[in-house]
Amino acid sequence: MTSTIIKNGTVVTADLTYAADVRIENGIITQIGQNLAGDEVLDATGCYVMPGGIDPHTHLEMPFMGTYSSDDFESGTRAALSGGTTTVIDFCLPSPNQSLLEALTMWDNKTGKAACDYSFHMAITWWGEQVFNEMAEVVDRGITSFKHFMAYKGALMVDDDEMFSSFSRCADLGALPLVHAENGDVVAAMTQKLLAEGKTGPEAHAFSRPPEVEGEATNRAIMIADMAGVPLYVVHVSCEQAHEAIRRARQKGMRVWGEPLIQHLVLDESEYANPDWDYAARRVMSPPFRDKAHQASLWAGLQAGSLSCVATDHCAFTTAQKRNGIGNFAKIPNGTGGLEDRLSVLWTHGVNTGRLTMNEFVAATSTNIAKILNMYPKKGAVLVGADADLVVWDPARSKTISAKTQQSAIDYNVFEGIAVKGLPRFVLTRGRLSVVEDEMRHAPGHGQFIAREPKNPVNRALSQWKAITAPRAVERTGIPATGV
Ligand SMILES: NC(=O)NCCC(=O)O
Ligand SMILES: [Zn+2]
Ligand SMILES: [Zn+2]
Repeated sequence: MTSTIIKNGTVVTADLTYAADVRIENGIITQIGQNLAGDEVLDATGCYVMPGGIDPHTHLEMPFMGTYSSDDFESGTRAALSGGTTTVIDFCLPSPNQSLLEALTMWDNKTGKAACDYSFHMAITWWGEQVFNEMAEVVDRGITSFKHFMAYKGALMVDDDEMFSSFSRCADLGALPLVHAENGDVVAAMTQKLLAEGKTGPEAHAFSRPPEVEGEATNRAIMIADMAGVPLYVVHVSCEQAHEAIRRARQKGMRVWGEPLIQHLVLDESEYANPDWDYAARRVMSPPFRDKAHQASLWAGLQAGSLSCVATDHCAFTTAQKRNGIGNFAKIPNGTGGLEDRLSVLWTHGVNTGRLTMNEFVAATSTNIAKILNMYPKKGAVLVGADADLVVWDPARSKTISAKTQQSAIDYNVFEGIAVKGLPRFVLTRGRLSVVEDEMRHAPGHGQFIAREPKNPVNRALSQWKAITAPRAVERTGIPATGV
């Protein structure tokens, strides 16, 4: 068996920083120590050896708003690897009344050219006995997280009744519900009002979904999850109102995790004021970019631990696709890219500024989500026995982000012109060297589906606590006879 040694680097994990060499055999880390020797040597002098990034929120080749997102599992996972992300978690979206299992087959069929490992969240887009039953089979197949859209009325949105039913089913199965938290009824009404007033440009997309619609929905989802007795993961937290709801819940001991996006951390609402329609439309996503005060709240949440994971919600549409919404902002496909730039932008704006430690960076980009989704320590760890999904991170390498040099299939980059310092020297996916600085050596088809077990420790603890504290009927004697 051939071995690869990553030599002379500093291992950085979510809780430790230390000098060590790392031996890889058969895709697995088999030894961590001093002065290791092997067949192939990767020199990590001056670099940090970290768990590869895990992006818990991507939409590759997703049918949405009358089109498909333009990065598929080939270009999307190539983009991921180029930036140091070695696992993506995508969303399987059944159509209304479609079987979850049938949708899963469709999504499985998209992944043949994945170059890094992947898993899925299953979306609950409608409710009925069939969905209730199939959720158990979905969990058996290793998909243990279920996404609920509280927005996109008339398309993906579910109501409170459906959400409570699904959350309760998640509790029974030991699965994790996720929410896109925006009040879809209010967004729909505000959208109609804005259009009627003639406000049709991309900036009106942001007016139609103010922070309050996100704060309200986040709070509602948290309360519904608590009543269902299940933990909750809130995707793309963009504002103080939503963060405040999560922070308050966590202070009360509720099991809630919040996920800010790298886009919301560094880009703000002024982007929508750009006089160039294309420029503004390319930045249309939900929730929209917010003002600087909201950004500060998100950074504080990462520092304080009230927000847990930085994702991208990578859902990339070309300029031509965005132009579907000329004259009506509600038809601009919602979504932005970010998969290949997440780590370098977070490192530059987080670690290089002192907002985050290197260990917090690893936690927010890899380890925390591996634990939440029950993939740890197979993923998210530099430990003997873990998958050799590793990024050898060179803090001295720099570049200016440009669509001209990106892997993503679209024709622009929302981070265009941003200078980053801190980039991969090497990226390995299950031991396979896939990136050497700017050179891609990835192998389409190398990626494997990661099946996850239900009932992670937090689910189990919460179920136990809810069982102990559940309301109980009062045992009574001497009950008067009825009708007397
Ligand atoms: N976020 C966004 O605008 N598009 C992708 C779908 C979603 O996550 O809401
Ligand atoms: Zn969403
Ligand atoms: Zn999304």
